[in-house]
Amino acid sequence: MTESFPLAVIEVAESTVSIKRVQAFLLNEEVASAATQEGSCGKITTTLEGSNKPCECRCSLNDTELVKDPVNTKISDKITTVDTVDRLLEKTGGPTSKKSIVITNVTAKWMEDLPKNTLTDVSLDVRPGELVAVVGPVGSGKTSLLHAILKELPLNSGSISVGGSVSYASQEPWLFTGSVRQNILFGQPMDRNRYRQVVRVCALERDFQLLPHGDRTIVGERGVTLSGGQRARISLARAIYKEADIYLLDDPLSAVDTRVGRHLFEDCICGFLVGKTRVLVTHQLQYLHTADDIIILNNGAVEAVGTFTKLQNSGLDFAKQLELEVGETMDDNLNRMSARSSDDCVSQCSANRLQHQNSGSSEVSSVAGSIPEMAAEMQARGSVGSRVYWVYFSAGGNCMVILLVFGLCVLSQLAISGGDYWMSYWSTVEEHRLIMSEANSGSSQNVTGPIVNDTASYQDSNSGYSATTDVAEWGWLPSRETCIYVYSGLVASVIILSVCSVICFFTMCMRASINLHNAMFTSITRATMRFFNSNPSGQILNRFSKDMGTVDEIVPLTMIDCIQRGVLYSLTSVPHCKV
Ligand SMILES: Nc1ncnc2c1ncn2[C@@H]1O[C@H](COP(=O)(O)OP(=O)(O)OP(=O)(O)O)[C@@H](O)[C@H]1O
Repeated sequence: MTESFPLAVIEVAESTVSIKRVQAFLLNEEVASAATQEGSCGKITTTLEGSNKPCECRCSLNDTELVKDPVNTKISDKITTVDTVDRLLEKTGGPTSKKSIVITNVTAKWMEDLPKNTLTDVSLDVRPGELVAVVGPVGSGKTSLLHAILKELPLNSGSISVGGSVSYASQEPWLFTGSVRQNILFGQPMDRNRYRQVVRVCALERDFQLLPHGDRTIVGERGVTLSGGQRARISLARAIYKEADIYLLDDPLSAVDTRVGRHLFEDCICGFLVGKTRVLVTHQLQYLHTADDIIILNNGAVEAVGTFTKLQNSGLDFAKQLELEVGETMDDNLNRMSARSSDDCVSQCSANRLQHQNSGSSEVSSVAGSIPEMAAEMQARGSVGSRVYWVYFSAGGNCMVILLVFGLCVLSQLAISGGDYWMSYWSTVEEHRLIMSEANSGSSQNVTGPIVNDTASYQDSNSGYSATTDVAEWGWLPSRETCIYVYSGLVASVIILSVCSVICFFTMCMRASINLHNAMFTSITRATMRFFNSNPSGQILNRFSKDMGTVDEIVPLTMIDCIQRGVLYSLTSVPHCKV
C-alpha cells in the first residue's frame, strides 16, 4: 500500500493528462470533407499527392445543376471578371464530370479573426485536359487557391468540386530522409518505364550521374544535401510520378534556371502530362501563351480569365500589368540564372568530389555494395561501462560529494538494519528476562525446576511453549528503558539519515541531469551544419526528450533502490560469512 499507492496516484495523474491531450486532438476541427459521389457525376475522388488514402470530395447537386452546356463554351472564349456564377449559369448545361474543377463563389480565409478574406468570391471552372496558368502578384492568393482545391483551406462560403484524383507539387519542395528514389516513389510501386520517363522529363538524369549513389543517394533531412533546384525537381517528380487526373503545380519553375525551366515546362508539363488537367501557378510569364487559360488573381479575387492573346488584346489595365510583369520576370530570370548557376556550380563541385570518392556509381545504382544505408540509431548492449558511471556521477558533483552521498546512503541503511537487529535482540532479552525472573522466584507453576548447571527451564502449560536459558550468558540483561532508548535513538537516526541521504542523493542526480543536459545542449549549439545534415532532427530530439527523461526519472530511482538493496544484502550476508 505504502509503495504502490503513490505510484498509482502518479499513473492516474499521467493518464488523465494523456487522455485530455488525446481528447483535445480528437476534438480538433476536421478538414472539410469531400466525398465520393456516384451517378451522373461519375466517381469523384480527391487524392492528395503522396497519399494513397483518398479524401472524399463531394460535388454538390447545385454544381451539377449549374453546368448545362459544357461542350460549346470555353473559358478562354471571353475575358471574364468575377461574376463567374452568372458565367457558369450562362454556359451551364453539362454534367460536372466534364469539368475537372468547378469553383463557385468561394470566399475563404486562413483564420477566422483575419480582417480580410484570402480568397474573395472566386469562381472558376477547369476542363479535363486543360493547362490553366494561375498568375498574380506576390500574396495574391495563388497558393491559397490550390489549398482550397485540396480542402486544406476551409471555405467560408461557396463550393468546390473536384472531378478526379489530385496530385500536388507544393511551392516549397518537401523531401523526407531517405533515398532520392524513395522520395520520388513515395511508397508507390516501382514502374521502371514511368520512373525513367519521370526522371527524364524532370531533368534529373544529369543529377543522378552527379550524385554519389545515383537515385539511391540519401538526401538527408529535408533534402539538405541537395541543391534547391534538385529539391524542386525531385518534389515535382514525386507529384507527376503519381497517376492522377489533376495536377496542381505550385510554382515548380521558380527554383530552376531558364534552360531547365523550359525543359520542365515543355517536356514535363506540356509533354508528359499532356491530356491531364493541370493547374500551374507560376511567375514565369513567358510560358503563359501556351496555357489554355490564364487566371489572374489579385488580392484574393479573380481579376481576369482568358487566353494570353485575349488578355493582351483586352485593352484592360491588367493586360498592361501582365506585359510589365513579363518584362520584370525576364529580368528576374536573368538575375536568378546567374545566382542559380553559381549555386549549381557549388552543388556540382561537391557532387563531383563525392563522385570521385565513389567512382562507379550510376544513374540507377544497381551495385548492391554501393547502396547506402540510412544511419540507424545506435544503442549499446550489455553491461554499462565504468566510464558511463563515472561521467554520470562526476556530472553530479566532485569526489567528496559522491563519497558523502554514498556514506549517508550506507549509514541510513545501517541504521535501518540496526533497528531491525535491535528489535529482534530486544525480544530475546525480554524472553530471557521472563525465564530468569520466574526461575529466581520459583513461584511460577510454569518453571519446570530450579536452576540446574546454570540453566533455567520454562514451559507454558497452556501454549506448550518451552525454553531454556543459560544464566551465565544472560546473567546481565539491559534494562527495558535502555532498550527503549536505544531503539528510539535508532528510529530517530533512521529518519534523519534517510531524509538526508535521499535529499543529497536526489540533489546529486538532479545536478547530474542538469549538467549532462547543458553539456549536450552546448555541444548541439556549437555543432557544425554537417552534424545536422547527417543526424535527423528526430534522433536529436530523442536524445533530449526520451533519453534525458530516463536520466531524470528512472536512473535515480533504480540507483537508490540498487544501493539500498546492495547494502541490505551485504549486511545480512556478514553473519553468514562469520558462521
Ligand atoms: N498557411 C497559411 N496560414 C495563414 N495564412 C496564410 C497561409 N498561407 C498563406 N497565407 C496568407 O494568405 C495570403 C495569400 O498567400 P498565398 O501564399 O496564397 O499567396 P501567393 O499568391 O501564392 O504568393 P506567392 O506568389 O508569394 O507564392 C497571404 O497574405 C498569406 O499571408
